Amino acid sequence: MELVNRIGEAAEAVDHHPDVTLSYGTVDVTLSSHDVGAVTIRDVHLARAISEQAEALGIAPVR
Ligand SMILES: C[C@H](O)[C@H](O)[C@H]1CNC2=NC(N)=NC(=O)C2=N1
Repeated sequence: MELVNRIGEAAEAVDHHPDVTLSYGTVDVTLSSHDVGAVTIRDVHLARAISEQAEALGIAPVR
């Protein structure tokens, strides 16, 4: 749950929002830039920030 909180903070900080699915034991994050209907550098930057937060929390990536 802490990771979800940090994802929200990161998204608000850059005004760019992922789709987040919170399940038991996993958090699934999907990123795309809705305004252009594609993946942009904004998505890449936010994805990197989210991965850094997950790593800081000792949460391993699933894929
Ligand atoms: C007005 C505000 O900046 C826009 O609506 C932002 C908000 N967050 C966003 N998040 C995502 N994923 N795509 C967008 O195009 C987008 N646009």
